Amino acid sequence: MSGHQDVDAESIGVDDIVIYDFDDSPPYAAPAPVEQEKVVAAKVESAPIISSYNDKIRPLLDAIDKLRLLMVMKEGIQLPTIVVVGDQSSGKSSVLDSLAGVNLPRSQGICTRVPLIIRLQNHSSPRPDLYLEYSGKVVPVDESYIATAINLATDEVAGNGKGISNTPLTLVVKKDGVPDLTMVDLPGITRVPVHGQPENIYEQIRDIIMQYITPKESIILNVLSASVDFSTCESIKMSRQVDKTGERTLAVVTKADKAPEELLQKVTADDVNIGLGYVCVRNRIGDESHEEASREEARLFQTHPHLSRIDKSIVGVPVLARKLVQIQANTIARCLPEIVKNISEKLNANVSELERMPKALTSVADAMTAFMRIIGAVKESLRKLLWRGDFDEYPDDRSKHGTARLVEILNQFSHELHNCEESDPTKDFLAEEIKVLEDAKGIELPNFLSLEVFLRILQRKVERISCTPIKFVEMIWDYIDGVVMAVLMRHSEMYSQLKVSTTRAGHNLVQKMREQSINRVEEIVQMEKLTCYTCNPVYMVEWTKLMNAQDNIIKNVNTGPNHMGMPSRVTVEGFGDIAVEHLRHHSCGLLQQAFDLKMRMTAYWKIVLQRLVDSMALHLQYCVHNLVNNDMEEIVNELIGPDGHGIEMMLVESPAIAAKREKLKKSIKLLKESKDVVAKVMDRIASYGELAA
Ligand SMILES: Nc1nc2c(ncn2[C@@H]2O[C@H](COP(=O)(O)OP(=O)(O)OP(=O)(O)O)[C@@H](O)[C@H]2O)c(=O)[nH]1
Repeated sequence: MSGHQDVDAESIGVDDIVIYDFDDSPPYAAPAPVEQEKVVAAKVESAPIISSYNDKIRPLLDAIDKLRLLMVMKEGIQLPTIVVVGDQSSGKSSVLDSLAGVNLPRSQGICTRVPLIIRLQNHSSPRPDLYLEYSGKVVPVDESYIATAINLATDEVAGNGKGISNTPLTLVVKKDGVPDLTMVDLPGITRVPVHGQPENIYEQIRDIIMQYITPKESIILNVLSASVDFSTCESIKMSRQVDKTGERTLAVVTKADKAPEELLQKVTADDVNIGLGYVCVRNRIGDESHEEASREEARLFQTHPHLSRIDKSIVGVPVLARKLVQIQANTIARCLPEIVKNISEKLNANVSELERMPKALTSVADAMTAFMRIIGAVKESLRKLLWRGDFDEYPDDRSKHGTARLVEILNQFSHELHNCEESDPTKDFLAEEIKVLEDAKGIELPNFLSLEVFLRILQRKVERISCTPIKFVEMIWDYIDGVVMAVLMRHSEMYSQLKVSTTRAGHNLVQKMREQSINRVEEIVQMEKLTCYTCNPVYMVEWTKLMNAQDNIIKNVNTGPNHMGMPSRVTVEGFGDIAVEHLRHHSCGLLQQAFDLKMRMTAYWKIVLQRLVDSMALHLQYCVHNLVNNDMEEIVNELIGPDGHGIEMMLVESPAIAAKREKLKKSIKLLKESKDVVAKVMDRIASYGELAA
């Protein structure tokens, strides 16, 4: 058979398991029916499915079962589990019934409606001990009424009718001769809802099955009816989704008696890639006793012309039991070290998370201390983000890297300011200057350039860019507001009342600073309109350089009444190829003055723009400095209030935080108990780890 992993019984110490041995009969030659029945019956009576179980693996299985009972899986810790899946009525419950040797509910319709955890434990007492655990109850069950008890418990958990539920029931069967196994039986997969079932029954069942079979710790016991084409089984499709290579899937082929002809070929071909191999069984039918069913199964595989040809190592419930025990032992040994590690890690993480949570505040003094600590932490975070450029608290969130983002905004401001120049400089060259000069004509010396004229043009230019600094100062404060809010929220997260008030107070503070800032920037803009002044020598250097072009342009424009053959465009450095036709009818003196005025303005405007960017940068730094060092105190004043009572609101803890603290405490308790459970079997884990390797 291809792809099967036959587990070596010796290696896991299950050498005392007794299984039927059919090999002393000649293959395919059936003994006389009566005689053969006697032989098999004798063996069955003298040997339970597994006569005893190795003492070493049992404590490990008990530890896993205790962890399961503690619901450690809720903490995201997966346990090795044999999960029984199959299409509806494929015979899942019947397989478990055969393994457990007790009567479980079996039917032709939907039967298993909730996950049923079956814990089989071999015990030496002749009296079986059976009980059901569900909804926090432990209900002893009489062997002859198990089916009824399970059905009643299912109704209680999943409601009457045919609906399903994900709340598990646990059936504990302590009985002489049963294999020590824990398995989960899941509802059978059905595509078409029967009367009384919800329309999405398939999706519901699929979700439950996927939840159980997805963890790599799960062993999938895929129950397939011999009478169907395995590759069309829904359960095969599902298990292949999570276990592509089939390395954790074992197939049990039921109803061998119903479709014996093709069975050998089907399990040999292994079309569906079952890594752990196949076991063919014939379960109890109708009212047969377990003994009768065992005898009948043994007789069938011994004598049937087709079934007797199947290798004896893959037929019969006892073989299935032995394989499962071995697989379970190996899986537990393989997974336990990881489980121990996961429990420890989860426990440590939860303990440190609980320690990081704030203590519940019980007095005003406590609240005051906590509040001042929060404000101190907020100031320090803001200092790092907006002043020092230290981003260790938000390494991956670039939006909070304040110093870098502020420079970006400033650069953008500078770029926009330098590029929001009025229309094309090559058109209407000197037109504005000429118009202002003509308007300002007075009885005075002709070549006298008045300050008034210069200021009039300057004011127009400043007016045109005056929105840009305001727009950017708004942008900067929007950004600062975002950072301040984020930092305040992070530090006051644990105190819901405080969070609301501090963010409100923080927002008010930023709003106040924003208004002051806008006033200041408006002042800066107004100052530029009022006076023209610079001590920067670059102004004179620049103006002198620009004036070098004056003679050339005047010569090319002002040529007397005959302009024939003169160029219509003249190149002026810094402005490009300018059109000059419109200048020809102006006097030379006016043109000279206009040119001088434009060059003065050009040289000066560069100084103005630089000064605006520089002042904005200095002003911004000044505001940030005040915010992170002094102004945050205003939040303290606003929150404490004039009478000093505002702080009391901190004593009211957020329900979410209280719930989180409770949840962490519960989880820590559970993980500590789980740790104790595994601590008791630690020495065995080491030795089994070596065996499993
Ligand atoms: N002849 C024969 N019938 C079987 C065998 N195994 C199961 N059955 C019958 O098949 C029917 C369905 O079996 P169940 O064990 O209830 O199937 P199931 O997969 O648990 O069903 P659901 O949980 O409802 O999906 C029952 O009538 C069983 O008696 C078998 O090996 N041979």
